[in-house]
Amino acid sequence: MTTKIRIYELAKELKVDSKRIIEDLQRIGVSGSYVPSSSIDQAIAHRVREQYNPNRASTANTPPPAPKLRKLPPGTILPNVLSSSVPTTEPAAPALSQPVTSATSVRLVKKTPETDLLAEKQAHETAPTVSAGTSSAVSPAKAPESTLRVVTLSTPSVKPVPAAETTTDATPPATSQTAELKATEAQPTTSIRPIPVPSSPPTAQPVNGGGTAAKAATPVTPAAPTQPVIRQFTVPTTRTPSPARPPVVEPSAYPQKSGGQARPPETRSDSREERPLHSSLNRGVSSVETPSTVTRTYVPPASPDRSRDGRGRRNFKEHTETLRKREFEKKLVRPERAPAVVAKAKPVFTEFKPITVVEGTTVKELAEKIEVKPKDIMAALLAKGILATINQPLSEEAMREVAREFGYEVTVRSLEEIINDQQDTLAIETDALDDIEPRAPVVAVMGHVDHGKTSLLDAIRNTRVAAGEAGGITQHIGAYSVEVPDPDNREKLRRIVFLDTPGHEAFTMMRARGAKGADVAVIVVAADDGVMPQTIEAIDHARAAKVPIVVAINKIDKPQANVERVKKELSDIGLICEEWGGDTVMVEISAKHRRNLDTLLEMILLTSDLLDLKAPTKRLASGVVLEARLDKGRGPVASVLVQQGTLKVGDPFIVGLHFGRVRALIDDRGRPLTEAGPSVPVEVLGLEGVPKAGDLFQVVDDAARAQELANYRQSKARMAQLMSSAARGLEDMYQQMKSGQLKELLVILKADVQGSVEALREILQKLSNEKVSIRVIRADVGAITESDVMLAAASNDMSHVCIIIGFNVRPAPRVAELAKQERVDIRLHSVIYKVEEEVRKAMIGMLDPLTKEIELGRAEVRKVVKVPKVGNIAGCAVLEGVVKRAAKVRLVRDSVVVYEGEIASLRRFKDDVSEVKAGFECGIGLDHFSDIKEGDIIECYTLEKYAAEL
Ligand SMILES: Nc1nc2c(ncn2[C@@H]2O[C@H](COP(=O)(O)OP(=O)(O)OP(=O)(O)O)[C@@H](O)[C@H]2O)c(=O)[nH]1
Repeated sequence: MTTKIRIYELAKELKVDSKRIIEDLQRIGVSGSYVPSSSIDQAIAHRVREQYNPNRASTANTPPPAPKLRKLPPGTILPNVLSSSVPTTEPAAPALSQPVTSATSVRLVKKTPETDLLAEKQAHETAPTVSAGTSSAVSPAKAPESTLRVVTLSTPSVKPVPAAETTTDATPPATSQTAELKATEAQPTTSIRPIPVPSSPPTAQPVNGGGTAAKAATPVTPAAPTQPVIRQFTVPTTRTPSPARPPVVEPSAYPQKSGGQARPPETRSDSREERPLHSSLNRGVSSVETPSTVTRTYVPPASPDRSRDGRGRRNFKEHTETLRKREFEKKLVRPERAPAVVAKAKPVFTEFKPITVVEGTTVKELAEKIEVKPKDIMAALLAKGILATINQPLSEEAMREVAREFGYEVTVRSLEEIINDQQDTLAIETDALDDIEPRAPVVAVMGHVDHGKTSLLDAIRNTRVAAGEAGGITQHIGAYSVEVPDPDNREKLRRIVFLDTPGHEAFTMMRARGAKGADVAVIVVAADDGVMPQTIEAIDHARAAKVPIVVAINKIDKPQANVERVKKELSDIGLICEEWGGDTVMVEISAKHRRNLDTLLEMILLTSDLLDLKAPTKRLASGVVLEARLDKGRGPVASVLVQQGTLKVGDPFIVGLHFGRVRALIDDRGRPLTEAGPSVPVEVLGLEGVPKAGDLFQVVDDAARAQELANYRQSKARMAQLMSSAARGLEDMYQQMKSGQLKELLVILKADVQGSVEALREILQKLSNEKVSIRVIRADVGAITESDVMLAAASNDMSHVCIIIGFNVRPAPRVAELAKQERVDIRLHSVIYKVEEEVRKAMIGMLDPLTKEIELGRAEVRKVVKVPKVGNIAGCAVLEGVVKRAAKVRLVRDSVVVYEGEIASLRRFKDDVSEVKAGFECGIGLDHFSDIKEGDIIECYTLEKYAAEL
């Protein structure tokens, strides 16, 4: 027995600072100068112990033995008081005791007086017996942490699991233990499995790197009360020997060294090597557990000391090993599980069920229509990047796309169309076809400037008003009605409606908005002037709208009048009068002198009779807006030509972007009406906004729906305005062809010479195929005019695209601007085959990147200066923008392109300059071109390429 003890050991034992022990020694009168490593006699130590635990010290009566580990006889297992909750096991079986005795080394790392005595007693009385039952000797309640034991057992019969070190001294390594282990190898039948003991608590960390399990002589400082000791151990609950176990299947339990085998802990020489062991012990609990054992795991709290001891590395290793282990287990053990969320296979539709929906259909309505849940529609929309609420109206495109995903082909129609269809169906179902009644023809008067259109309209109105409807004050509402005797029955009066908007604006505008405003076109040609450009334009319009033509050869009272010449000119453009074997009605009149007006009216009636004009009267009224304005006193006012049904006061309606309810109806004589039937022009009050001329007017039965739709249209129009959509034309021709919308490409051809016109016309007509036909609706020599643009705009609709092809001709700036406004595509070329190529490519959707011309400026040639050896230089005034030396130029003479190329020189006075701005004069020399004349326009531009959007 050791008679001395070091102060720090005593301090550890008593869980106080060494300093405190030194103070205690002084207090009890032990003189001397002490340091923590100083040794004191056990007797003195006992006195000190008494200070802290007088009872225990007195119980011991004599100075207790040094708190050193004491080796017990081999095979002895001490009851572990920590395992107090372990059920009491059976009494030790003799069969078990013997192997254990030799096979297991037991190390007591701490003892207290009580447990020491108990252990000693057991060691002597039941030395060869392993009995866990002794654990019951100390109840859990009586098992304070001071009774803690660290028991390390090793056996070579199983995979050696090293005990974690709790001792501190650098005592000799486990040579003795190794020897013991070697000895025990001869008896591998031990029934006691090694008790894996995790690393010691932080408080028991070795000072100098730790030692081995064989440091039996080193006392262990008990764990601080607040920091429970980490212990993981297995207590045998029966004496049945554990079946021979293969080495623990723990691929990651030990780091595989070069030899591929885990090193047993006993051979460890440094603390670093115990780290994997430590982690393996923690993880390996399940692997050492048998049905006859109880395994306990105690997870240590975090300790600052641990981090100093390479905790980070250990954690990292543990982490990676844990991951590897999981992967391993997953592969070995876990069955393949189906993913939690199985993506639904998207059905592939080969056939699509056709459905028709009204514009502005909401998500909810569409869902009902295609019998799916609104949330499915919303999800499908979301997948396309469209976030929509259940009551949100959907765009046509979105509806089409989303419906296709559910196997439907959607046709979106306007409310007006839908109502019209419904009314047709209703009429058939209710045998209301008898309600269809003859209606008055609507006539548009068109012709060249000053040929007498206004005079004719006035003459007819005044004549007829004076003749039959005295008292009425004519109002200008865009159209008026006259009563004329029926050619078949002079007693009977029939009505004719004249659109009285000058020129063919109304006609054009209505067509541009998809409304067929007139039934008959009256082309006025002055007999003294003959066929003029606008005459031809007017005829083109009428033809494009497939409206029958009646020619009024006016001013026959004039001496210069030459009717025959006019007829000849008309026949040249395809209008042949009846006397000459044709089918065009021509009436010689004098608007000024009101000659032959009745004949003209009669001819109009006869022509319209051929059309058999009829309209239903008993249905929701619809019509077209002739004019609209904001009246100061009455608010928005629209002049509407009723085309079907009977419009009544109080009817709710939608017109273009606006909703309304008829507040009052006023006719062209200013008289209030309660209702207006087909072919009656009437002024309507009660709108919420000002519509556009040409807008369709439709009475609805569901005012709320119409209101909603008007709101939707307004927001859509705002959006469209913001988006400033590209011009309709060749660029989207292919798309329209693909979608089956486009049936015909209409072309207005303008060229510098007749030869080019004919050549191009022939080429284009040959390009027609079964998918899309090409029809040249106008082919003429001369510049591109406003009239061309308006004709193109009016001809653009769902099934037609109308483009203007200019060959060596240019549009005037205001014409170009108008084309932009009306979204008319103008294509300019100077090489014939390029025209063909472009149209063909557009037809197969192969348009190359387009070249966009960016206009920089315009200069007018004021003087031509001849410079020897150089040629002609144009003395110019820059009218607008800027002329740049590096830009391209075009010389235009009378709207015909004379030259296209580059600037050879640009000078101000005698200086070469890079650019000249508007308001300044300059000299421009054109590259290899001298045919410059005063009055020529030099257009300066650059070319920018952009991809065609197909
Ligand atoms: N001698 C004669 N002059 C006529 C006749 N009809 C019209 N005029 C005259 O021709 C001129 C032009 O007549 P308008 O009715 O203004 O011609 P327009 O086609 O309406 O002209 P814009 O509105 O400018 O397009 C007027 O001075 C008329 O008086 C006619 O039958 N005989």
